Amino acid sequence: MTLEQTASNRCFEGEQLRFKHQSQTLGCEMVFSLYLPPQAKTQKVPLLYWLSGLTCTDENFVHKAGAQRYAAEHGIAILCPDTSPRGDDVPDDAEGAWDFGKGAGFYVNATQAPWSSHYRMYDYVTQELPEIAAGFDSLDSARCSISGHSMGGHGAMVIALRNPGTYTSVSAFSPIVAPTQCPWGEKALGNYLGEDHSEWANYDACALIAAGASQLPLLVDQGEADDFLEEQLRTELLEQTCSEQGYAATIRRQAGYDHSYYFVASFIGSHIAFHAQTLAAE
Ligand SMILES: N[C@@H](CCC(=O)N[C@@H](CS)C(=O)NCC(=O)O)C(=O)O
Repeated sequence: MTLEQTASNRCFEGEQLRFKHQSQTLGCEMVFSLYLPPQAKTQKVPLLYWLSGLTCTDENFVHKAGAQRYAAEHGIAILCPDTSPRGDDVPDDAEGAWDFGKGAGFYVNATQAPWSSHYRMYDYVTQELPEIAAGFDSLDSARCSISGHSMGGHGAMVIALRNPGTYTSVSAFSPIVAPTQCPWGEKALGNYLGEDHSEWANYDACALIAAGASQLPLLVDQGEADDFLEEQLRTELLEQTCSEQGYAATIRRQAGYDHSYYFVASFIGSHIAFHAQTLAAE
């Protein structure tokens, strides 16, 4: 597997890097970003995976969240993948909608044609990226946590809940907590997975917790002025499921904040501190 470094910028005494590679899992060329904190020059550092939301590439978080300051402070690397397979050979939503297809891989392994040949973001994040991360001498890649925003918050929670022992902690901003019960999720899961709803439950954080997923430290922040909260994100379903199951999550509703990266930027320091604490306690 060959990685080509396409960018390097000094940032808070560390390095903001960008790479491209041919993904075996997705069958196309992919790009990802990696922040290495200054500590990585002299020791192996733990890794936070960041999964972004609808319409994003690997760069939205890198440019807008201001996470590098906190990653440098705590000595944590951050790996940000793209949100779907890319390229002219990859099928996209027929009407060019932004909530399905390219930029909207939903972190699932599609089973339905024509999506199944490329849309395998679950395997990409849980298998191919960890193999790539293991190749960096400066990363202690087995010591890792995962976080994300919106569709990426859904992806982070599902991936952490389905892989007990792999991720030390999980956090999410404005996550789609129950894609089986909202229009974005119904459209994506219906197309990628078909009409067998039993398969859908494997990609629904609330359904996984309700089915007895094992506990790991879970932090969620949700803006109360988020236009997507009521119809798409449905935080109340996560609150209800965690309460019914005795799942010890911290779910914070933040007054006045919307769905944007201004919200992510406002609380990313707190999320990185949360992950740093659990990673250090390992
Ligand atoms: N394009 C959509 C908005 C999609 C959206 O809000 N995407 C979020 C994730 S769900 C995002 O992070 N957008 C990129 C950005 O803000 O940089 C619209 O016009 O309403």
